[in-house]
Amino acid sequence: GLCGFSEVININGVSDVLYHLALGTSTHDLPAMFGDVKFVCVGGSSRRMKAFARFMAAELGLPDAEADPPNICAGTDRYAMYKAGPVLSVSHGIGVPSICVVLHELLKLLHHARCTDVTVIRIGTSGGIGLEPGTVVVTQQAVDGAFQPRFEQMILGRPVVRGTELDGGLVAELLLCGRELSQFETVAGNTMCTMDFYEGQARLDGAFCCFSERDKQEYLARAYEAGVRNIEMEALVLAAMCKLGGLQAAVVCVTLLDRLQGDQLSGSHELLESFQQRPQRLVGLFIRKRLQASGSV
Ligand SMILES: O=P(O)(O)O[C@H]1O[C@H](CO)[C@@H](O)[C@H]1O
Ligand SMILES: O=c1cc[nH]c(=O)[nH]1
Repeated sequence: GLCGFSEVININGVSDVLYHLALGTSTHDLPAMFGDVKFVCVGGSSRRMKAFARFMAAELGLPDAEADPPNICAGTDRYAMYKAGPVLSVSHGIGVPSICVVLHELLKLLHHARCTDVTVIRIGTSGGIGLEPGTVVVTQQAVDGAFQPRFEQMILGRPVVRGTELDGGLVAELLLCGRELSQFETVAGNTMCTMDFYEGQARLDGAFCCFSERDKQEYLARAYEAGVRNIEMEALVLAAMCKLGGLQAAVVCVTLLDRLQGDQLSGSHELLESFQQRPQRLVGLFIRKRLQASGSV
């Protein structure tokens, strides 16, 4: 099995229901369906993850690359899952609770399917700090709203703190892929993960706001000082849970706007869509190179 899994994921009894994926050990042959998975890519939107599966199928020269990939989780509309050879592409919705639930079930799925050497990568969107919109940020450290690399969760009525260290070697590898593509700016930086898109990210344009433009700018300047280059809503959990499960993990997000300049996402639909494809292209190259290096393609 995967390193550390049996200690962390304690599964009692013979059958396990992966409720939010509409999959289970007694209803599906998980080793047959998923045994070859080496990369799990996640992102908020189901359409993006379907597009990524199609893109990966073409990138890897798979025979059915032109066809619409079927949604493996069609039995539920909580999350969507697509597969392109050794690449699983899964949506996680918005925010910490949503990604937390799907990661529990994905890590159990990988365990049941007896997968080994799996790398988990989030391909997401974010708000940048002091970066040209469209810049791709590879996360060095996932930090909370106080710029600390810690994920705190209430368990049994007590706050449990978990570390969020990411693999430095993987960051370097991904940066190299960005450089090799050289289609857009790719930088390394800390990623701040918040529990909200509006007040939690120092936006003035939510339904409520209890601070001034000046307070906002001061906070974002402090974030920049602490090495934060982008803000999103899932990096902390992804880092913490993959670390606990002994899986390599990375976060690659495009910045849709510069938060020093504003709060509203007023770019055209086409522009924002094209920005979303940047992490996909970078991670696509990374996966192809990894598979080539291991002689799989
Ligand atoms: O585009 P995704 O991957 O959802 O990522 C970002 O976008 C959402 C907010 O708009 C949050 O989930 C945030 O993390
Ligand atoms: O500003 C942004 C943009 C995308 N996603 C976020 O979480 N924040």
